[in-house]
Amino acid sequence: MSAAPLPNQIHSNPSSRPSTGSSTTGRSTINETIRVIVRLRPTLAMDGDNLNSPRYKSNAEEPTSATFITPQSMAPESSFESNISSFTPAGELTYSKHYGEETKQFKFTSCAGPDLNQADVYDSNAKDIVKGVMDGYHGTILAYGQTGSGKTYTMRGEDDNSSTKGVIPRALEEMFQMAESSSDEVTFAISYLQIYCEVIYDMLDKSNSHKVLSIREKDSNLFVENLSKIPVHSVESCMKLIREGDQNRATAATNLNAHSSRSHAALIVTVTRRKPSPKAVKNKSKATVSNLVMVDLAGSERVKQSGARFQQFEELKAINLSLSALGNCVSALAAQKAHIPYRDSKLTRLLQHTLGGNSRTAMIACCRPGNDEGGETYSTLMFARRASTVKVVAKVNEVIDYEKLYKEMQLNVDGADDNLHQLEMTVASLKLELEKSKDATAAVEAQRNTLSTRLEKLEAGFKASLAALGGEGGGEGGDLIEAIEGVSDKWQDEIESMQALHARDLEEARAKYDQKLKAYRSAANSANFDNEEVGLELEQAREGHLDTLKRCNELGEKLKEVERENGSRIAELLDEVNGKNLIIEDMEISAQKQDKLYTTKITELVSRLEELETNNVKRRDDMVSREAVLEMETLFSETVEKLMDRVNQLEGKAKDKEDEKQIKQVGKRIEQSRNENTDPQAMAMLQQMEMNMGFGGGVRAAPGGRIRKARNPRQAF
Ligand SMILES: Nc1ncnc2c1ncn2[C@@H]1O[C@H](COP(=O)(O)OP(=O)(O)OP(=O)(O)O)[C@@H](O)[C@H]1O
Repeated sequence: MSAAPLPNQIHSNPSSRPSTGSSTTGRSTINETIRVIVRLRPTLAMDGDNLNSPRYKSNAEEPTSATFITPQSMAPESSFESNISSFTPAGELTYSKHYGEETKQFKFTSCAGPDLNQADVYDSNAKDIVKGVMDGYHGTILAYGQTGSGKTYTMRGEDDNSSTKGVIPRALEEMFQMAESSSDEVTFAISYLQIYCEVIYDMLDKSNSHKVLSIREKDSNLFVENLSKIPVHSVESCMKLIREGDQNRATAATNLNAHSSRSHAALIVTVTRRKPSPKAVKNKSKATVSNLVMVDLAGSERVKQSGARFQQFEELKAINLSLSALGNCVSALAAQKAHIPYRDSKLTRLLQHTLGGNSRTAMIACCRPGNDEGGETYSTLMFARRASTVKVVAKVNEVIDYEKLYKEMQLNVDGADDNLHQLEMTVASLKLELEKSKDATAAVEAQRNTLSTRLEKLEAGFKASLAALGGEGGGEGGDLIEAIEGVSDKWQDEIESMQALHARDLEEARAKYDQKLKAYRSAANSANFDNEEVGLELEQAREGHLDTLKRCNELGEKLKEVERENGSRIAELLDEVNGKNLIIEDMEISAQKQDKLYTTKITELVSRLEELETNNVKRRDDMVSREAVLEMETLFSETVEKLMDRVNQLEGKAKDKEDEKQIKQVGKRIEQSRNENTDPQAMAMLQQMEMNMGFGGGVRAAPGGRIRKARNPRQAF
């Protein structure tokens, strides 16, 4: 059955090959880790500016064993800064940052570059999982990666094209082929769902009612309540249903992908496999029931890059939230933590048994080439690396085939009934024959009695005739009588021998019939016994079902009770919420009042500010610019210096009146020049100079920077 290896077949990492447990009982357990295949798609026109990004090509010397980026693309002058720089089909991968200055090594189950086609990707990992499902193991195949990295292409591809069709059509083909060549009775059914904005929808719901589905748990098994499960008999009918379901899938055009999936889609194929065992009642009929879950996840993307707005923004938020919940679960599983937060999102809850549970899992981590995608590629690789360490323990899912068991028991009961009926008919016909033979014996006896009577009468007649002829036993008459008596004795002997013969025949017939009756009775008894046994088994099965039903009813009652409690708690909470709403309303009213108050205050403050600004502008207009002040300072100091010299000269000659007059004039000029100056700094300097010169404080700065004259400037002199 295994397909011939392709020329550039990727070989799986042997270290993660399953180690099978004991199979002496016919059951096997597989311990392995999640298999991870990294797929790097080719550079496409949709990558726009990134067309100049690194091109990947096979190593010319060893085209089937290694794939490398062209060495030139690692050169700093190329546009490549950070992304996958090299990888091999055996799973060794190097991620380089900053034009190859920093590198990080990864090891996965396998890697697929742009050279590898859809068949290679399927054969490398998915095929094994699919075969396992046919042997009774649950299996999961997930496509993970940023938007536009090729997840939908990998899972679905182009259905009608034999070389570009994806994992899903290939898996279905493989399963139907295996079923056809098996001697077992294999049946298939499919379900198809999507998780859009944290809500689960049935994609095969013919009524198109878009009803919201919930995940439920029963006997530690998770299932999606009311999800359609449609029996399928061929790949074509399956693909037709999937295509119809796809019409219901949420997609949209984003900056990064013209047909971007806005939801996570999961196809669940249920395989039931029964061994042909016609008389299996005593051995209990068994069947394997396994699921293959194939998931096309929605792509992660940055809000800014995607250009998402409004509804798309909400979708993106839900996608990123569930993917980060998936990342958290994988991290917790990889770290073997006690608590795994499966309940954080619908996606993780749905995949609870897949991740680290009873399911063999393969993850295809899809990456986009291109310089701008380095960051996203890196987080995909880190996620994939964590996933590759998660352990799973898968076992064959064998169940008691109640349906078959019931049918077989019914057949047995029907057979026993038929046998009993047959025996009853035989007994009735035997009874009839016995009655008939009894009648025949009675008829023979009646005949014999009639004959005896007639003989007795004849004998008596003869005896009377003889007596009339000549007395007892004398002469010829005596001879005649003797002769007649001889005849009579002969008759009597014959009659007796006939009677003995008849009695023997009768005895023999009775013995024969008794024997037959005994045989039929014992057959009837054993049939009855068988019947009772089958009835007992049926009764036990019925009691088992009744028990389950009873438990279901009890659980149902409990559920109702919980619902009632929840209902009253919800009512209480609603009351509380209503009360709080009233408080909030009050608070809102007072907040509105406060708002008004603040608005008035703010308006006042704004007008005050404007006023101040106007004043400020006026003041600024009134003020002399710094340059002018400096110029004036220089002028002042020069003038003052000159005046100081002059005053000094005059002080020496101040004894005569003329000199005194001159001093006064100089004082007046100083006073005058002081009055003309409006700059506080300049005035302060002048004041200081006057002090130094011993003139005292004739001037002072007025509030607001204006210079005011001293009340009596003369006092300065
Ligand atoms: N290996 C490949 N070879 C050729 N074309 C590819 C390959 N992988 C992806 N593509 C093309 O790239 C485009 C984006 O791929 P696809 O829609 O599968 O991405 P996606 O990861 O599912 O995106 P999203 O998360 O947005 O739904 C499609 O046009 C697809 O045909």
